[in-house]
Amino acid sequence: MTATQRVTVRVPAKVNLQLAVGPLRDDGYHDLVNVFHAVSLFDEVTATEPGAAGAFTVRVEGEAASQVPADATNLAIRAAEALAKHAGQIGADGRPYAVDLLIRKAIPVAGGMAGGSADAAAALLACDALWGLGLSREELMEIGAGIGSDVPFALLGGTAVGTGRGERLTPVPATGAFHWVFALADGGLSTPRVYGECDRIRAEAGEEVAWPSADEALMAALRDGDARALGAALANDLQPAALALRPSLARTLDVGRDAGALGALVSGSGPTCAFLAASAGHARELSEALTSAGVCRAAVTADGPVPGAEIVA
Ligand SMILES: C[C@@](CO)(OP(=O)(O)O)[C@H](O)COP(=O)(O)OP(=O)(O)OC[C@H]1O[C@@H](n2ccc(N)nc2=O)[C@H](O)[C@@H]1O
Ligand SMILES: Nc1ncnc2c1ncn2[C@@H]1O[C@H](COP(=O)(O)OP(=O)(O)O)[C@@H](O)[C@H]1O
Repeated sequence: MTATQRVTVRVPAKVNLQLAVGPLRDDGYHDLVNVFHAVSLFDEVTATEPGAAGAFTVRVEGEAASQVPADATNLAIRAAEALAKHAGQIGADGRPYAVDLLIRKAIPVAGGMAGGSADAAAALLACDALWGLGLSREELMEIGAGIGSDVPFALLGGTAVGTGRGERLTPVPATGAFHWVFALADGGLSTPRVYGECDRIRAEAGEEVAWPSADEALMAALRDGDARALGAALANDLQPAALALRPSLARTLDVGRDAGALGALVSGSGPTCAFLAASAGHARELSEALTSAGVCRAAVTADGPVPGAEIVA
């Protein structure tokens, strides 16, 4: 297999159409039914041969670049290092695997849209090509699951149900395109903190935590391409926790609902809020309503489902 010198991968953000959170496991994770849906809001990751042998470096560009670590804790670097380890650290040319990564960030940081996981997935695909490894997407997904629960989905894309921590994926048949608006918030929410708050709220309520299961009405809505039914079925068990930590999101959701959204929910661990629209034009109207009400930093429109990480150059 021939290696290339520069590879660019485009990778989508996700929204969770259903996030059913089961009991807390002994390993600190929760068993989930996580219905992922990839949307047309993309980061780009370019992998290049670095100057220094054996080095793993990263640079981040974009409005939110200062919120992303540019060191070994960056999820894209962690993914590249995990791939190098999997491949035995030394390439066919006798030199240790190394890479310089450039992330062009458009997915909100700590926004509940899995931007860090997306960059990790993109880094796996880009380094696989740069180093000429030729691993299958399934092998990359398995390595990705060791970096974060949401990484495998960023490689798969489309619409899929995640079980376990969210890393065991089954594609869901979906018809047509859905039109979304995302209300971006100032600042992020920490995923572990939101899960912790969810546990706290449940313990306080003395709630018996049910084993999570996929919502049949949601699956039928996806199969039929029925946006109205999908809007009614959207559900996120982390939403009460995200609202407790960021009470202002309740008003953001209300403004979108009042403006006629078919469905409104916090995306994953938040604080991004997602609104389902009836058409692309309706999405633009919703976006304007959210912006003019001053309930978000910015509102962006996107469509789903879209494919997972793809090499574009
Ligand atoms: C909530 C979700 C919904 O898709 O994503 P975001 O909305 O944050 O993007 C995911 O479950 C986040 O997945 P990801 O961000 O990959 O999490 P990981 O790095 O695997 O785990 C970070 C921390 O989140 C908590 N965690 C994560 C997954 C899970 N099934 N149960 C958990 O309790 C644990 O505290 C864990 O230490
Ligand atoms: N490449 C990356 N992009 C974004 N965040 C990253 C990245 N690498 C590490 N992080 C860290 O991961 C945290 C969660 O990021 P992100 O994946 O954007 O959020 P979420 O889990 O809410 O979807 C950030 O606060 C940041 O410190």
